[in-house]
Amino acid sequence: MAAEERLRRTMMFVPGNNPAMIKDAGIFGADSIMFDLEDAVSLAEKDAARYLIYEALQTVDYGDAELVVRINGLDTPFYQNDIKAMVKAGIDVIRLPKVESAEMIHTLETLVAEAEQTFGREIGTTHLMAAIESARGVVNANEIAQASDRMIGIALSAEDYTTDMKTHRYPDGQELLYARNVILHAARAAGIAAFDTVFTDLNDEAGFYRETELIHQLGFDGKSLINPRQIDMVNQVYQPTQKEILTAQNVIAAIEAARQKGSGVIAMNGQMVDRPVVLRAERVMRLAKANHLVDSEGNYIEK
Ligand SMILES: CC(=O)SCCNC(=O)CCNC(=O)[C@H](O)C(C)(C)COP(=O)(O)OP(=O)(O)OC[C@H]1O[C@@H](n2cnc3c(N)ncnc32)[C@H](O)[C@@H]1OP(=O)(O)O
Ligand SMILES: O=C([O-])CC(=O)C(=O)O
Ligand SMILES: [Mg+2]
Repeated sequence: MAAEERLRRTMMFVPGNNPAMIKDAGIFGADSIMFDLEDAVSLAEKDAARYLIYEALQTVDYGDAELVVRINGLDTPFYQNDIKAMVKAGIDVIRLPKVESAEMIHTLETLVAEAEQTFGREIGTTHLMAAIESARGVVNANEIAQASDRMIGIALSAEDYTTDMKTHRYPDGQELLYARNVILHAARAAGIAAFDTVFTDLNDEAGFYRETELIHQLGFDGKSLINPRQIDMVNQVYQPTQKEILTAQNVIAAIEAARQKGSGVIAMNGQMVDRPVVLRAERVMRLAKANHLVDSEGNYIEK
């Protein structure tokens, strides 16, 4: 599987029918900007929204952000035009909503490959991800995650999922625990990213932090967001502490010294340091750099 190494803590939805939000979406520092052609856009505005995003992708500088578009589902009359326009515009990732099987990803993949051919884009460069929004999707998460080498991640979409499960969202998130764990395991087994769902009550900051701490603890790469205010809150939860950074630096230095002596495992302050510890230390340093907590030489920056 094509596992992308980039950090994906924050994937912010931007309604495809809102020119002001589309124009400014790059200034908030989201790791991924996700233009929405699906449920944020009414049926009457589908064509206009597609055109608007296409134009924005030609003209607006979104810096280093990964650019994602959530297209309309395979049960709509819109997805074929969405795919053509977005591949032509050079989008990084297409997110298919309401995915329930590997077959749906195969259908998407075929159309994306055709569009790449038609518009002269290098074959295989448009990446894919799936939103899992139903019991069937959760049951088939494993085959969905492994359906294509183009897959970079799978996401839980809890608004539709809880509706399908005949429940709704509760503050403690018990109703999502099974789906979150299944999606995480499917993603990790496939070597791709796992994204948690949106949190829709913008006035409940404490609830947002509680949910983000939970999904960080479980091991999610990040979260789908609906508002720029949520970006810093996620980054805060994902940012390593000074102690974690210093330990990570010591681990990396110690293992480097050991390797030069031909050894792969060492003890540091009485604790065994082996490959998993080193991999975790490397991730801590990537997060530290992304949060500007270390300088270019890797030294901790006091804030
Ligand atoms: C279940 C699902 O499918 S969820 C996915 C579909 N839903 C969406 O895409 C909704 C995305 N979010 C939004 O539209 C908005 O955040 C709302 C409607 C929820 C709240 O909007 P507001 O009350 O205007 O939010 P707020 O006051 O925090 O906005 C502050 C600024 O951020 C901008 N902003 C808010 N949300 C976004 C966004 N998602 N993307 C880009 N810019 C945004 C606003 O335009 C505003 O800019 P301004 O100061 O230049 O006027
Ligand atoms: O992907 C998301 O988190 C938003 C969504 O569509 C849902 O919750 O149904
Ligand atoms: Mg949904």
